[in-house]
Amino acid sequence: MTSDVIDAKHAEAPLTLDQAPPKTLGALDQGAFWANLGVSLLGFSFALFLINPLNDDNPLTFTAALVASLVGSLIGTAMVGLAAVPGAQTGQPAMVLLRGLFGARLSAVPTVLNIIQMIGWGAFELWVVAMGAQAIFGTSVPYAAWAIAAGVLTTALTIYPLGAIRLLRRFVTVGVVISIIWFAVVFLRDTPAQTGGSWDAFAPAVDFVIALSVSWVPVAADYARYSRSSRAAFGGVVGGYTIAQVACLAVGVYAVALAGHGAVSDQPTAVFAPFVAAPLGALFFGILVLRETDQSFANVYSTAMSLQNLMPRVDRRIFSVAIGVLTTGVALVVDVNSYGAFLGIIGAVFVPMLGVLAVDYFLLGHGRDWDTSENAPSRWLMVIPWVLGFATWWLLAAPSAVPWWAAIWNGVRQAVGFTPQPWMSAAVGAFLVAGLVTLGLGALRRRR
Ligand SMILES: O=c1cc[nH]c(=O)[nH]1
Repeated sequence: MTSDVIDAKHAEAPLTLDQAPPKTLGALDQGAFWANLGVSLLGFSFALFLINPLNDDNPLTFTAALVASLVGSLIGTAMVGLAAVPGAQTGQPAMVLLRGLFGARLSAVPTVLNIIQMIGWGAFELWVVAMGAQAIFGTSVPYAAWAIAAGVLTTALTIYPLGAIRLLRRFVTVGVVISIIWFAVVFLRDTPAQTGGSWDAFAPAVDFVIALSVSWVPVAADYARYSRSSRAAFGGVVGGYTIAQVACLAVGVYAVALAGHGAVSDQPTAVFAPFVAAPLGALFFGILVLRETDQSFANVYSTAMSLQNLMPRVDRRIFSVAIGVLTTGVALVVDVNSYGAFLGIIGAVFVPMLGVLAVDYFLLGHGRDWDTSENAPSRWLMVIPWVLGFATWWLLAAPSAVPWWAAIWNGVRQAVGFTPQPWMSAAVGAFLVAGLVTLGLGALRRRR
């Protein structure tokens, strides 16, 4: 690898995996970047999942929802931070790191899953930008025009990823902070006192927030690899993302109450009405809508990086443009009602994978000699804890919205005589099972 980057202020990401990444991002850059990712228009819409994760007539109290958002964000971002550290230490993107964990060939499996989830997220993001713009400006400009405009901006940002991150820190973060504080003050004043609610669905609510956060696990190293230190990478994720996500979900909880649970349940974008109706609402909501393209930027850029794990010498800009076009195309036909099921699948795949990675890299010390080359040998043993963690997730999780999948796991629960208790968290359980089995396999290997 050669490093041909000299000027840290203007350094850009290398075009292929053959060049070393410039180590230019400090704690502030990372914190500002992750704080921007923590605030999302989708977070406002789907604060409904936080308030009522089981979709029954027993939602959480406001307090329970806020505590669940804090607990879930701290657990989730600690996981994302753990995934970021190997990126900062090795300079490798997220999916290339998985060559070290699973071997080069097997790493293609999580890579393909990640590409699918990133395109899905990117499409959801372009959808929500277009819907947000229509909430402000009305429907005289059609949805498709906004989605295409957002797709073009997204793609342009991915051509200059480090420039985009510097832009966020210098100019965008302040506007986002002011907007969120503004809406928090207005909504706290306007929201009627809550009647009813309980803490019964606290654990599933925490799971939802963890799943929201850990959706970034498979991309964290793509940005941490440009970090000046592991501490900056970990601190930026945990500090920036936690504060921002809790603030975003809290504002979302109040916005859902103002818009009406029923209305948001029928049409998720109904939650935008209180934002636009607030004093100066169009201005501050406009800032949030425009800034939402940082999320689609991260999705498209990380898809390009994932593709480079499979085709390391193709210029990342070619992938960016192709994925930008594809994501925009998907956004034109996206079905946002599939979001809940989508989040469940992401959590079930990537939380246990992180459990395996964290134990193998940090505790068993294999990270020191991980082979991340294109010829890294397969490590089939690592698939066992991953699959067991995946199964644990579905044994513990609230039933999936997809009926045939829910029926399979109900059947498994009955067959093994297991009934999940309300306090059990699928995310924590899956992470622990995957991590402990990896530890056990490591101990067995050492004895031999
Ligand atoms: O756009 C998003 C939002 C959450 N998580 C992602 O990976 N992408």
